Amino acid sequence: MKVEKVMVVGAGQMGSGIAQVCAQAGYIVLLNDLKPEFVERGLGVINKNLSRNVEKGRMTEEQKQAVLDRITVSTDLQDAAEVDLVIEAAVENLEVKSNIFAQLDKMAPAHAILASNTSSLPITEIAAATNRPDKVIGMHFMNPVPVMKLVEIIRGLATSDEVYQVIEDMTKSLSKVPVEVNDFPGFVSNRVLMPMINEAIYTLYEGVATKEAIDEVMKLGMNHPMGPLTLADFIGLDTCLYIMETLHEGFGDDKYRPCPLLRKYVKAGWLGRKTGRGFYVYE
Ligand SMILES: CC(=O)CC(=O)SCCNC(=O)CCNC(=O)[C@H](O)C(C)(C)COP(=O)(O)OP(=O)(O)OC[C@H]1O[C@@H](n2cnc3c(N)ncnc32)[C@H](O)[C@@H]1OP(=O)(O)O
Ligand SMILES: NC(=O)C1=CN([C@@H]2O[C@H](COP(=O)(O)OP(=O)(O)OC[C@H]3O[C@@H](n4cnc5c(N)ncnc54)[C@H](O)[C@@H]3O)[C@@H](O)[C@H]2O)C=CC1
Repeated sequence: MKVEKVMVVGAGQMGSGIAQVCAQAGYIVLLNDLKPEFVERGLGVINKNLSRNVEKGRMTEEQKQAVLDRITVSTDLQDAAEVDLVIEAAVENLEVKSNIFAQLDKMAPAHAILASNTSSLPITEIAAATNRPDKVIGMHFMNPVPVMKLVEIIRGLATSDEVYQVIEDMTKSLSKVPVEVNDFPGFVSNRVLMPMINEAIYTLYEGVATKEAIDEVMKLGMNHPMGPLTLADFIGLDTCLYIMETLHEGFGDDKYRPCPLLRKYVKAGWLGRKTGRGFYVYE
């Protein structure tokens, strides 16, 4: 099967990045969100990223326009009727994702593959919302998508070898590096990363050090490009909390309990960079 048309559901940080790299690789892209203004916001980010590429001499103005011309706006999942692949990047919530997949299963052609960019949720359970579990797969991009090389590819219990191969090839066509992972909470990336971030939040909560000091220790001491609290703000504190809850519930082990400070920030609407305030304040 050849993938030509891709629908990206959710035009937030991840969805806009995924749409951008797909369009840059020559795919026809439908970028979907609940409201036109959400898709427009995503398109604005793509436009800005592409303009930076033009300024840096990595692409011409014509090439930028050609990439933008390959992206169409959508606010209706029925638009999945003509696509070969859907990559879902809506919020990290099993009910929301299962609902989207159940709808996509009805709208998308029988041959279409339904992929989720979930950070931690069970692909097997998302697949169970459809009548095509063999064609459901995890395609976990990293943030910021245009920069990060990795895509974790997660096989659900029923994912077919053929579908895995199509997605692996497609990932390579985006100049990304696929890594195969089995379906367990948080996969590999967030099983390892998120407890570190949560522990950094605990060190702040317990007054071990200031937020700046915690970040500085990990940046200068471990050569991490961003300190864990800056990274949490970058990922989105809501997403961090959802991932910790998935690990906590999925393994039933209290070592994954989310820090109360993380919960408090999310309840306050301090979700990090995307809302202008998290552990730090953004312009
Ligand atoms: C939660 C999950 O499920 C999984 C995840 O994604 S976890 C998060 C994984 N991501 C990380 O860990 C990111 C860690 N941080 C980094 O790697 C770096 O800080 C960074 C790449 C984000 C920025 O790098 P930096 O050197 O600090 O800053 P900067 O020089 O401004 O940017 C480097 C390049 O990235 C680009 N860039 C930075 N942010 C970008 C964004 N949001 N979108 C597109 N491009 C971006 C810049 O344009 C720049 O490109 P050029 O040099 O080619 O022009
Ligand atoms: N933020 C990160 O660093 C990473 C996030 N992810 C995953 O990607 C997904 C999206 O995360 P972000 O882009 O950060 O979130 P975000 O909050 O920036 O964007 C989510 C978007 O989904 C839209 N949405 C919600 N329900 C929808 C629906 N029913 N139909 C269509 N659109 C809908 C929202 O309007 C919003 O624009 C989550 O599953 C997250 O776990 C994966 C890798 C990294």
